[in-house]
Amino acid sequence: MIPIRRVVRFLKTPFQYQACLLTMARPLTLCHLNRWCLRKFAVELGGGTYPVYFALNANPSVKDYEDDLAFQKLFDCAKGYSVHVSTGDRIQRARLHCDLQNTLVSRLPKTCNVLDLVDFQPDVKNSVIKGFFIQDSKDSQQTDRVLQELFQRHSFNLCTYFREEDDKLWWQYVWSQTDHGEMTVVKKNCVVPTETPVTHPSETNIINNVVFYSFEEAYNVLKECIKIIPESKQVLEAAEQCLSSVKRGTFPVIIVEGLDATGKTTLTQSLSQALEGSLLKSPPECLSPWRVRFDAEPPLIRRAFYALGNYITAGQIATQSAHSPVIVDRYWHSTAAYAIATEVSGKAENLPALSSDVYRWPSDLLKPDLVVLLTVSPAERQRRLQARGGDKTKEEAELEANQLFRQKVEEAFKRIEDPACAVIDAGPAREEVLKEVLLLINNKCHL
Ligand SMILES: Nc1ncnc2c1ncn2[C@@H]1O[C@H](COP(=O)(O)OP(=O)(O)O)[C@@H](O)[C@H]1O
Ligand SMILES: Nc1ccn([C@@H]2O[C@H](COP(=O)(O)OP(=O)(O)O)[C@@H](O)[C@H]2O)c(=O)n1
Repeated sequence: MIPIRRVVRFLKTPFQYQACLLTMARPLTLCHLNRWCLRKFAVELGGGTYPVYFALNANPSVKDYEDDLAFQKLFDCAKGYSVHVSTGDRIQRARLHCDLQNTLVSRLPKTCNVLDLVDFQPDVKNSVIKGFFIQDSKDSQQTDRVLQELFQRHSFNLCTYFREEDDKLWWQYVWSQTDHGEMTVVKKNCVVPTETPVTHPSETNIINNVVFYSFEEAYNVLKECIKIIPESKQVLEAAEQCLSSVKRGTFPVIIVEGLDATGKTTLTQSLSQALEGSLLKSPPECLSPWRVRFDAEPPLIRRAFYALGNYITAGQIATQSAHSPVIVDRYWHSTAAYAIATEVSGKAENLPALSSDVYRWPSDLLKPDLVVLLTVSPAERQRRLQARGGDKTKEEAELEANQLFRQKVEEAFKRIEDPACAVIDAGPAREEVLKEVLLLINNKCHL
């Protein structure tokens, strides 16, 4: 039986509680609970520079906590909460996760600090569940109210974290709802620090959740979206057409990649003139009407949209390469590098190791002959951005603000294999950059 006395003291009334049998709790939560004790938790502390890991332990000792400053920092608050979406449907889960974040940020009192959390079973594929850890520096009833409301309206898992005054151990209480809509604690475990896993948990989440390695994987995501995003149908139709495309021709296919404002548009235009080639881009023009719509969606859906864009561009490359060289502004490297960099928190060192499967090329996607990665110093990039002016997309604005993110994107570009990028310093004058890339093309491609 759960020691309800502690829970009552912790929650101080806004939650209704009831000592009830597990069988009365929501089946969804129950099924989740079966393997609950095997799960580990990673919370992004320190502005996302390092995760703090904790696990559950039925027989802890106070010694487990000693000297673990990061762990102490995480639980150094009046109350702790964790919440994540628990619905089985991946589209709904992805969208509810975004809604949850917006709600937490907008409705929780200022005493709360909302941190990214993932819980996972080490080395178990698809076991990553994303959520949030909330540190409340005060014993705020508003926090309880907001979370209780959320919990009762949606499929969320809610845990509270508590330490008694005379106790040195921290406890996690897992909440569920009875058939009568009352909230009840169904499990209680001690939380203890745990070692950093060899593989960053987000790495296991990348494959076919934010980076897609086949047409079918990306296609299926948008197919599952048709009811909630009707525009998906048109995107799917455009993608289906590219399947019947001709085999690629013999002219070289050159991709130009790089961060925003590194000079891709400038270079691709001058290259296509110099080589009398066709100029293409990914995402292709035909997807432009729906880009803003999909940019507003969570990563699962947004990345699947861009992945399908690459297959449509591949169809166009195949046709054009029968007549002339083809120059392409962004392609799969962009889709993968931005997705990987967004998914992995903190520094570039947290990126999956060079040998990781996340960097492999999709076996069914047309391969280019050369991928050129343009790099410029942060200061020069900033100067070019300012000189260019114009509207910034949300991601561009984030990119500008976030030096760490930029480093991760560029590093992810460089780690993608087969074909790997040829890195070109795009800092010199336009003509110099063009000359250098033409030289590279002459060396690497048959013209
Ligand atoms: N080699 C270069 N030297 C100086 N300015 C450049 C160079 N290449 C591009 N620019 C300028 O920098 C800005 C960004 O270039 P652009 O080609 O639009 O980048 P991207 O397509 O990568 O976003 C533009 O105003 C462009 O005229
Ligand atoms: N092939 C592509 C192209 C863009 N993208 C996404 O679109 C964003 C950049 O597109 P953009 O149109 O702003 O690029 P530029 O205008 O800077 O060339 C990236 O941040 C990626 O998230 C992608 O995923 N795959």
